[in-house]
Amino acid sequence: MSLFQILFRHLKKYLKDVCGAMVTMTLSALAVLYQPRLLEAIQKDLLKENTSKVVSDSIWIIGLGIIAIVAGILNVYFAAKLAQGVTSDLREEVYEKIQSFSYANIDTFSTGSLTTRLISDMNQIMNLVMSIFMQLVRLPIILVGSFILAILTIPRFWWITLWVLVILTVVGLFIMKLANQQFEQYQVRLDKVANLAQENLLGMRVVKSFNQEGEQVNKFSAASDDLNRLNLNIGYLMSAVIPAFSIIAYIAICAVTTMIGLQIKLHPTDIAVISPYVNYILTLLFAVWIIGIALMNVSRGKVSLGRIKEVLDTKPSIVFNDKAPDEVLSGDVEFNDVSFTYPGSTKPTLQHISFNVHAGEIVGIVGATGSGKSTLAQLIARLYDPSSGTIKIGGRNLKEISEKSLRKSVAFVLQKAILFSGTIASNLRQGKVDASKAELERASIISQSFEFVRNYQDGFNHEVQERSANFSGGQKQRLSIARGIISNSPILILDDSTSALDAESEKKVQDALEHKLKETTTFLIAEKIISIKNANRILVLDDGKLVAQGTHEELLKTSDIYQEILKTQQAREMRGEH
Ligand SMILES: Nc1ncnc2c1ncn2[C@@H]1O[C@H](COP(=O)(O)OP(=O)(O)OP(=O)(O)O)[C@@H](O)[C@H]1O
Repeated sequence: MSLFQILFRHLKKYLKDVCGAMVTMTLSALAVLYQPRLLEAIQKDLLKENTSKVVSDSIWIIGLGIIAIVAGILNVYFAAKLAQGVTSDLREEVYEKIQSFSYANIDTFSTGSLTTRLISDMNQIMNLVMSIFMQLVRLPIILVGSFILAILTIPRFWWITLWVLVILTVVGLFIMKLANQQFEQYQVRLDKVANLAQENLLGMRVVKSFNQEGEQVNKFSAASDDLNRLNLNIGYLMSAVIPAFSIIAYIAICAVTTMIGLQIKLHPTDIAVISPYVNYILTLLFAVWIIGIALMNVSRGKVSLGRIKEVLDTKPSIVFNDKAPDEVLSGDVEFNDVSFTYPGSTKPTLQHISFNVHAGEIVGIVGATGSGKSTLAQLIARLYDPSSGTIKIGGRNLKEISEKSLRKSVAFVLQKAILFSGTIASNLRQGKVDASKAELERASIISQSFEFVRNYQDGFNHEVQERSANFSGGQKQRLSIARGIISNSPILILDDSTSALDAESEKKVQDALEHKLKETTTFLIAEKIISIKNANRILVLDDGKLVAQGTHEELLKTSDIYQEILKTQQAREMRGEH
């Protein structure tokens, strides 16, 4: 798919508006070009004292003026409608594509870059579409028309008109080259300011608690000043264009009028062509200038289209078997010699992991920070595919099952609790769309969130604000667990999801999971051994390797690493550290 195909595929829907834009562009261009001809005719008639012709031509001039204005307004209407429509359709297409991305795809682009592509690049594309439908037909007509008509107005000075066009084009191209370099820089500096603002606002609490406001303001000011300086330079450059162009045009106009003046006795009617000639030269100047701007928009838009194409051309690195039935699988989980390396990384994060878990087991996963616990959990939910080895759930290879089947069978509660703006109920129902009130209550009782939900006057209809700012860390974790539980999946993964809970609440959640979700295979990832002590089986990870597995008691006897982790944690506990 070529760059512009990406855009024009979306135009099919708006054929009427495309026609409207084309017709109004042509009309307004012709009206602009014909007015000086009428002016010339009026002046010639005045010289011949043909008053009735003067009146009818004047009415024509006013008529043409009205046509130009109406066509111009309608053209902006059609172009804006097309620009908004096409960009919004393209944005939705890109957004849908991103939804199909695996974690690995998102890692490759980075979320920041995907956000910029959806917002800033789309704005550039909108400008491009607007430019196309305001100028594509209009400018060539005006440029060629004003050039030919300027020559026809006073044919013996054709060479001056040609020189004007050549010099304007050369100066225009030179300025465009300078401006393009500045615009590229502008995008880079704008990204920097946006990233700093985003980082700072998201981490506002940290900034405030470490008294870093001054430091952050300085960093932001430096980046903003940088952007401002460049903006000023672009402004200076742009403000020099019109005077530079005008000088060229006025030199030509002076040359022509002087030469006409010198030969006025020979050609007395030439007095009538001065004003239309000036008009055509100024129109030519205007056309070259707008073509320059339009070309800049095209080159900026092309960069953005390229960035969008990159997203659209990316194949999701995880492809599901859509032909497989959408069934809920059993809770057995099997890892067979699984190794995994993150995209772009050289060191494997998991190496030769094999284990076999039966439905209904509670499995604890422990290990030092960075040992690969979350990565292992993410492989079960097929957020990444293993680099080698196979993973089966319910006896079926993950690569052979459909996405719906996988999502119905595995519920994943992430390490970082994320709620979406809406209500508590709408968040919990992301786990099960048609969950009844009783199901909401059951899930929130198990996750120990019912206590505080019950205290809200509007209960489950209580509002979740943007970035869930009206909930504490512990509340968010409890609601995230409830969302995982409500789906009733045979496999539930809690990735360090109780870290913000006090010891008593954590114990209550675990007891509830053990007694109320007996059929569910539950993976509990925890930093502290005490949190998973009662698991039916504990997997011990060390630097990406599964170094031991068994119950707490078994591991105390058989695994040195497990004993070491426990001792370190107990010592820390004694020192009162967390
Ligand atoms: N998206 C990623 N891209 C590249 N490397 C990653 C990515 N996510 C994690 N890693 C690396 O993989 C290793 C294992 O990370 P993982 O999050 O699985 O560890 P963990 O045992 O869960 O740690 P913690 O207890 O601190 O959460 C770490 O060295 C980490 O830097």
